[in-house]
Order: sequence, then structure tokens, then C-alpha cells
Amino acid sequence: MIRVEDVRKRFPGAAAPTLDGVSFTLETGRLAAILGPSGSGKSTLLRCIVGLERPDSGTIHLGGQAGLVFQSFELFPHLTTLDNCVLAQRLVAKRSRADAEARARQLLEALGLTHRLDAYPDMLSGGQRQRVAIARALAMEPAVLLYDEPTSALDPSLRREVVETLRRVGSLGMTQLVVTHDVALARASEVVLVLDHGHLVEQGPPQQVLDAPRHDATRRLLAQAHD
Ligand SMILES: Nc1ncnc2c1ncn2[C@@H]1O[C@H](COP(=O)(O)OP(=O)(O)OP(=O)(O)O)[C@@H](O)[C@H]1O
Repeated sequence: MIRVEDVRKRFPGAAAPTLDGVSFTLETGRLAAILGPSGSGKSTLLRCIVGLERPDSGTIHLGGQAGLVFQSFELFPHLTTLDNCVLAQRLVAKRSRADAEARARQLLEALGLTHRLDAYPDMLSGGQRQRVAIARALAMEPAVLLYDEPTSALDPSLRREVVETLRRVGSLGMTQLVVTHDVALARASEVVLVLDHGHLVEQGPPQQVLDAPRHDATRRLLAQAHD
């Protein structure tokens, strides 16, 4: 689960706080999307949850480490699918080659990549590369998995594949939080959080937040999505 309580962050010299008392809870195994206009604090919130940024005050409870799937995937170009998923397990988690490989194979199978174990990243489609990055993050057994704009590096035809992938990961019991500008992706998630000027202005299921928006920031995001 993710429990964020009254998180505040103001960067030195900034006129206003980037996060101004953000609180929410996401239950284990749930998929949430964070929407918000540019500059509203989405990436900063994500970075605080991962531990790349330190809040000035407030608490973040994950019950373990957070895994992060980067927008650009950051795969090692000289390693195969399997070895991309084995390396950090060996170096960071100090697992044996056999253990690391077994875990990687299991996750790659769950994500439909068994036929691509020996392929190098440049031989894979964008969606496949993303699934390798997700399998690699899952192999480290994070308590939660966070994504920074998972659809923006992919062409529109692949966006549906992302939703399918997130559902598969959810069915493994993983708690997932996605920062996105993509309203369609938010609609496919279970919980939508809307940030505006460092405040969480809406939170709830997509049917509530996106079909009956109560805040101007949400209405503007929906209007832009329809343009
Ligand atoms: N390291 C930093 N130092 C100073 N200011 C920062 C830093 N990181 C972010 N900010 C400021 O905090 C505000 C929110 O930035 P953030 O990247 O969190 O927004 P965002 O909602 O993710 O935006 P976008 O949708 O454009 O990615 C911006 O005004 C930004 O300039």
C-alpha cells in the first residue's frame, strides 16, 4: 500500500511550494493515476515517493522499497531481455545466477515475453521494451511500482498495450502509481488523483473524477484531452 500524509516540498528560492500538504492512501494491488496540469507537482510527488527527493515535512509509508519504471525504459543495449532482468538482481540483491534467472523467466513469462528472452533491446518493439523494464523492476520485489509517463514514449497504437500490461502487473498483486497526461490511461485505472498547484484537488474512481469533475483543473484537463 502507499500512505502519503501531509507531504510538503518547497524548492529553494521558489515563490510557492511544489507540494502543499498532499495526503492519500492507495490499497495494495490497486492501480492509481496522477493527473494534473504541467507544473502541478506530479513528478515531484513521484520522486518523493521513490526517495529521489526528500519532502520538507510529512510522511510516506510504502512497507518496502518503491520500483520506478523510467519513461525511456533505460535498458542496457548490450544485454538481452533475460540479462537486463538478471543484472540488478545479481549486483544489488546479490542473488545467485540461477535464482535471478528463475525469477526473471517467471516474470517475463507473466508479461508475455518468453519468446523474446534472447533478444537485444533494439530488436524489440516499444511496448516489449517497456515490459522488459517492468519485469526488471518487479524482479527486485518492490512494495510498489511507479511509472513516469508510461505512454508518452509510445505511439498511440501501443497505448492500449500499456493498459493491458498494467492490468497484468496488477493481477500479480502489485500496487501501481502512474504519473500521466493521458486521460485514457487514467480512465483505465482504479483510482484517479488530480494535482493542481501542489494540492490534491480530486481523488476517487475514474467514473467519479472524470465523468463528474468537481474541480476546474480536472475540467481543463478533460477539455484538452478532447481537443
Ligand atoms: N529540482 C527542482 N528545483 C527547483 N524547482 C523544481 C525542481 N523540481 C521541480 N521544480 C518546480 O516544481 C514545480 C512542479 O514541477 P513538477 O515537475 O513536479 O511538475 P509536473 O506536474 O510533473 O509537470 P509536468 O507535467 O510538466 O512534468 C515546477 O514549477 C518546477 O519548476
